[in-house]
Amino acid sequence: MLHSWDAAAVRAAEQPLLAAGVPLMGRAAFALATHVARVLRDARGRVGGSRVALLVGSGNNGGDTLHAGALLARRGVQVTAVLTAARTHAGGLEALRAAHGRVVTALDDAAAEALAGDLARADVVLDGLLGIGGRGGVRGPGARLVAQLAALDAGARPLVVAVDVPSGVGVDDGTRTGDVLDADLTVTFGACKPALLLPPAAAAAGRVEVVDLGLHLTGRPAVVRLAAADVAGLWPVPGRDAHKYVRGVLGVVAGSARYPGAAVLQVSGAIGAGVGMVRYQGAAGPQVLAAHPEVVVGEGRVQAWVLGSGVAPDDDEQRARARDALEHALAHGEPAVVDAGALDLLPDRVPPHVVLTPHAGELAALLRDRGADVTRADVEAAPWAHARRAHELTGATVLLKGGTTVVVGPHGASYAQADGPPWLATAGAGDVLGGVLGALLAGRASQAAAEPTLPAALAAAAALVHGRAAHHANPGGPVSAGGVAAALPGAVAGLLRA
Ligand SMILES: NC(=O)C1=CN([C@@H]2O[C@H](COP(=O)(O)OP(=O)(O)OC[C@H]3O[C@@H](n4cnc5c(N)ncnc54)[C@H](OP(=O)(O)O)[C@@H]3O)[C@@H](O)[C@H]2O)[C@@H](O)CC1
Ligand SMILES: [K+]
Repeated sequence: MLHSWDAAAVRAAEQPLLAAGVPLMGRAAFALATHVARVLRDARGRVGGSRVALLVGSGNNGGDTLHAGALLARRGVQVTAVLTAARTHAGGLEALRAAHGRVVTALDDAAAEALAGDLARADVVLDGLLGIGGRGGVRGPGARLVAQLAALDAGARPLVVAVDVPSGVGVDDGTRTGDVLDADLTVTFGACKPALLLPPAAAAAGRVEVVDLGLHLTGRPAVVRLAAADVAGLWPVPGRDAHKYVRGVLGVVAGSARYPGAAVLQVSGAIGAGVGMVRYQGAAGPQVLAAHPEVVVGEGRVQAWVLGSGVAPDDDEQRARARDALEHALAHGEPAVVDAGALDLLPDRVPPHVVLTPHAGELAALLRDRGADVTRADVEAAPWAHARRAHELTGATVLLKGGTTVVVGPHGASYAQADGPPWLATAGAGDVLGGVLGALLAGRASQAAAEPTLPAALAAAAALVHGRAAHHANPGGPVSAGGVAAALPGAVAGLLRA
């Protein structure tokens, strides 16, 4: 499990150590230089004689960068620091000069322009313009340098190591403004930051290395990412004397005569994730049974529900079934996944064991229905903020689907999962995910209804397993939603052994 902490929490945790004279910047710079040396050795086969350029901003982020540059210069690296502000961390600058690093300034656009060639020829560029003190996108000459580097072809671009965070991202909310230099590696200090987990900023971070500075962080982290090893503790694994009803029966109200595939895929997801039994309601019964003869078609007792996938707005019959099922779930405290065609059936407030699974467009529509002036693009620019808004307005746990899936529940529970390959953006994958989550909620129904933050953890686990199954389905290549469902049992088995 990877915890991230916002800038204020990190600063508060740094205070007592700084007051005690702990050399935090020295530790950060040493770790940074060590990582950069490793990058150079991996990429160029050597450290000494290679070229490193430092983009240096006005704050301590620039200070870290200069100190690391000094350590690298002492190992024979040709280091050039590009100062982008009138003010520069004095100790860092002195250390670099003492180590015979080269220092140039780019205080206006023309000077920045003149340095573009130098930067492009570096083996590694360290992005030390802004850290946790940054406000908005990079401004001034630094912005020009970032734009020049960002415009280079991937093959001609030096490797980029972001210092603490890629400069210009919204450290606490994962937004990005203006040009951000996409990093191959981010070396972050003291704790992971939300921007390194949340879309869209996290895409700029590359691989993330967290350097332990000995900070004592308390309270709830801002955003969490589950790791493979966390799944076993959340998964409903049957005991030796379990039978199908104890293991959880999932009611599925999905699909239609026109869209039978959504029902088939959702049921595949639930069965692949190990649900005890599925009861299906809807016009796609024959197709569901043809694919999964073990399904029972019709009404009956269930422990949890999945509602709305592949249900068209004009399908009155199936919408009525979904509405009845939702009312039943709410009246009896049964967890429910509410997807696509059932999202507009929600009452004003629901408990957190109701889990909404919209994509960005559906989340925007849900917020608009509740009076917010929000477009799909707004949601994509700030997914976490909008998922939180939807949770605040409805009370539901919200799983916002995307390349990185964001989950928000009560009491500040937030997760960001980026487990699947980009190939997973394929028709029907969301239906499979709904089935996986339904299986988890059915298997842990009473706990999910009693522990307000458990549904969010289960939703994050469902996203992780779904993503893993996509890797299993066809490592490195295209996948179909059905292929992902078929790979689920193997993915779950692997994770339960982890
Ligand atoms: N605390 C510690 O002990 C440790 C801290 N550590 C390191 O310190 C970093 C935080 O340092 P920091 O607080 O100095 O802030 P930082 O991000 O370097 O720069 C802020 C400066 O940039 C400016 N500025 C702001 N926005 C801007 C924009 N959009 N475009 C352009 N300029 C902008 C703003 O100036 P202003 O505009 O306000 O005049 C301000 O002066 C942290 O990320 C980590 O790397 C580690 O060494 C571990 C120990
Ligand atoms: K940075």
